[in-house]
Amino acid sequence: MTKKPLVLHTEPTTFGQQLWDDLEEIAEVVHMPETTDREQFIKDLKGKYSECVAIGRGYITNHRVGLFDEELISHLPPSVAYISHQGAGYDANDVAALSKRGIQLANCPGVVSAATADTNVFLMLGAMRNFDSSRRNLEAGMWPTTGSGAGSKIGISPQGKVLGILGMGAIGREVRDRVLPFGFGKIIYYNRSRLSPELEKGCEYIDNLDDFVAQADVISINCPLNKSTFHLVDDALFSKMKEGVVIVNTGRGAIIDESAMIKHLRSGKIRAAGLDVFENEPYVNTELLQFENVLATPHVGTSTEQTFYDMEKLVVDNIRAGLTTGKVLTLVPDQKFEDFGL
Ligand SMILES: O=CC(=O)O
Repeated sequence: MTKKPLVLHTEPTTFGQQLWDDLEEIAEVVHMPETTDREQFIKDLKGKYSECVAIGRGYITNHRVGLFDEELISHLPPSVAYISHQGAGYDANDVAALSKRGIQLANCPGVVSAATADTNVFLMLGAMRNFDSSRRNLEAGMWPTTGSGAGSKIGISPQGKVLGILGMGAIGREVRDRVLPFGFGKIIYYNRSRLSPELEKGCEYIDNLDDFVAQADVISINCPLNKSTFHLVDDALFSKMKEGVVIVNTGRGAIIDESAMIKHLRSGKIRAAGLDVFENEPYVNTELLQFENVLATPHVGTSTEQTFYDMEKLVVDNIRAGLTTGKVLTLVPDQKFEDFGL
C-alpha cells in the first residue's frame, strides 16, 4: 500500500474537526500540539514533519511559531508543496520566498467578508457615537452625576457625512452595502483601480490618496497589508485629513503607523477610532486603549462559528485540491498558476 501524504495542521481546529477527519481518506493528518514554539517547530520540520506535503495554518499559528517568513520557509522540508492559510489576509506568509520554493499559497477570500464587514459597521457606528466612552462612564458609575450619556461626548450621525472606503475589494464592498441605508451624504473610495459601474454602485472613485482623505469625514480601512500598504496611513497622510475625522480599521494594524495615529488622537485631529487590528498583535499599545474615544476589539472580525467553519472548510478544500489535482483552489493573487507551469 502506498503511503498517504502527510498534512500538517498548525492552527487549532475550531468547528471543522469532521473536515479534517474526512481528509484522512487521502492523507495522514497531524495536528501540531499547541505547546509547540518556533524552535520546536523548526526541529520537527527536520524530524517528524520532514515528509510533510501540505500545511494548514492561520493567525493563531503566528502566536505559536511566528510568521512564515523567509527564515522559517528556509526550514520547510523539500516535500512541502501547498500552504493553505486560514484567513483572507495572508501577510503572515512571505509570498516571494514561497514562490521561489515553488510552494503554492492559498488563502480564504470571500468567506470572511460578511463577518468582517459586520464588525466594521459595528466599529464605525460605535466610534461615531462614542458608544465605548458611554459604556466606560456607565461602568464607572458616572451617570447619576454627569447626566446625559453618562458624560460622554455627543456623537455624530452618518447623514450628510462623507464616508471614504480605503480598499474597495470584497470586504470594502460589503461594508458599503451595509451602510447604504444609513444615509451618508456621499461614499467615496480609493482603490488600486476603478471598479466597474455595477460594482461601484454609485460610489465615487478618487484616484489620489491625498484628495481622498481630505474629503472624508469617516475613513474605513479595508485593504490588505502588503509592501505597498505598510504604513500607508502615516503622519503625513493624517495631516491631510479633516479635523475630527473618524478612523475605522478591520484590515491590518500595520496599514496605519500607530504612533502617528496616537499623536493625532492626542491632538484631537482624530475624533474617534474603531479598531479591530493593531500593529503588534497580540500586544497593543496601552496608550491607545486608554483613549475613551477608541473603541477596540481584539481582531475578532471573522469570529463567528459559521465563518470559522467556512474558513476551515476552504483550508481543507484547498489542501484536498492540491493533493488530488496539483493545484489549490484559491491561489493568492500574487502567485499565478502559470508561475508553477500549471
Ligand atoms: O483577519 C482575518 C482574515 O485575514 O481573514
